[in-house]
Amino acid sequence: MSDTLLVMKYGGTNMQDARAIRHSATLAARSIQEGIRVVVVVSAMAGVTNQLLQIADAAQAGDIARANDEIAAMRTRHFTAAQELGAAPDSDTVRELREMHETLRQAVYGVYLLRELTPRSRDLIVAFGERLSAPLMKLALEQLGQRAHHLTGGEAGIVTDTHFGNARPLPGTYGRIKDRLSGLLGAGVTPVVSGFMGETEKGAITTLGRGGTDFSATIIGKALSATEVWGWKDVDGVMSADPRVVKDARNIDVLSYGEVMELAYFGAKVLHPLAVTPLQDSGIPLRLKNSSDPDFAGTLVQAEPRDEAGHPVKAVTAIRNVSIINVSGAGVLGIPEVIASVFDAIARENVTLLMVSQSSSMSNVSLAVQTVDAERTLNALRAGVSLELQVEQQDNVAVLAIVGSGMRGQKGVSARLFTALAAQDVNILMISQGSSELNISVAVEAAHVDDATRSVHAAFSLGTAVSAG
Ligand SMILES: Nc1ncnc2c1ncn2[C@@H]1O[C@H](COP(=O)(O)OP(=O)(O)O)[C@@H](O)[C@H]1O
Ligand SMILES: N[C@@H](CC(=O)OP(=O)(O)O)C(=O)O
Repeated sequence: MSDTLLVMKYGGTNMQDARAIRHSATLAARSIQEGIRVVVVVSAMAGVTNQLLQIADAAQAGDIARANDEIAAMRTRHFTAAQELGAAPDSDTVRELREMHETLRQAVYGVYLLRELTPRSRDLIVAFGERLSAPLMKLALEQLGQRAHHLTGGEAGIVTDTHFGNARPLPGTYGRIKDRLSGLLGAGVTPVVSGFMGETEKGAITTLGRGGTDFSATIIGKALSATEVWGWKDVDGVMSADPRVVKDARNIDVLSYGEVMELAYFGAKVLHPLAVTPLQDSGIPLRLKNSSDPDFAGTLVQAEPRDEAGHPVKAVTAIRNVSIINVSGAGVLGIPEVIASVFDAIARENVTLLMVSQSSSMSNVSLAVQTVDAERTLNALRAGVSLELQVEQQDNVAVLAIVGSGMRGQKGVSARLFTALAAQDVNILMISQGSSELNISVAVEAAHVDDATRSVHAAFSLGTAVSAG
């Protein structure tokens, strides 16, 4: 057996049905057969997390019939996958799936009886997606002749704080994961861990935020001092733009942890924004690879940026469904206590501010937030700020960002960005540049964001068409 240890993460697309799961298992088995130790981390089957959220909402609203119909449909999907993967009706896999669905049904019924959906019960319900897909992956690995054992995030040692819906690992988690998984690995058994979830010190199930299976994989990677963490995707890796929007988007060979964090934060759906944080101290590389083209190197994410001459910008991304909250009050906003109370009120609501800008006359502050957070932000400002301020909301906004370490100290980058936007007749609502100079972001009307993305992508020569020449 070699010293190499890989953590392999499979997202919803790579777990969506029996065929995808079998293929994912084949990719892991290939490495195991080479003597590499592998920890597999799985997401829910594509669409299941959203379905579970809808089930929870329906139960809270009193529509138990709809919740039960959805649970039945989900159950059929898991049983069909198990059957297609070769599980007999009396097998352990089928029994486990049946028990889990029964517990899920009871939890949902509890929400219905109480008509109350706390963040804690929502996490319990939503984590079933990952709990249900782990036995399927274990089965697929066994069918390929591998020994495997599935564990929930908590069983694998992931302990978190109590921020249900957006939990963070506690420092003790790393030692605990090592204790829980080393024995299995030493015995030649591949652990299959349910991603996205952990548990509090008291054993309540938590989730790590949407897209959190990437985060689970890197937490485990750090704990085990993995050689690399691999995120299997349905794209070649991190691309210069969302390939669904920009047809000639190109794969990026190397990115730094900082660059990939900015990209994820500014909407590149390819990775959880905090996923690389556990890797930063140790410098463990993260590789994003295409499951349809496993021999392609994909994108390597590492500590050091690799600047490409003549390419200060590496990618353009967008966050959709954004609202701008304009806070105004001539003369009032210049008072430091008033500004402090604005940010205090927002912090108490735990709202993520995507962009902030203050006019130099200090009579206006603009805040960009996700539209789902807008009402909470408005209410918090109205309740939490004592002085007379006007607060208004502008919807249908998107934030577009360009990212790349090469723009540090480089002149003319914003000029090129603004020229590309002007060429598309796009009006800029807000502008911000991070002090790290890894990104420049602008808020624009949502209707223009796709055209703006394509125009900016072309202006920085990011596409295949240009780079090939
Ligand atoms: N800059 C980008 N690079 C790569 N993929 C991107 C980018 N922006 C958005 N995406 C989208 O992210 C998707 C992959 O992420 P995700 O849906 O989380 O996969 P999974 O859930 O299967 O892991 C791709 O299908 C792609 O459409
Ligand atoms: N299933 C969770 C966690 C996750 O990471 O999923 P995916 O790997 O499919 O993005 C979600 O949808 O948020």
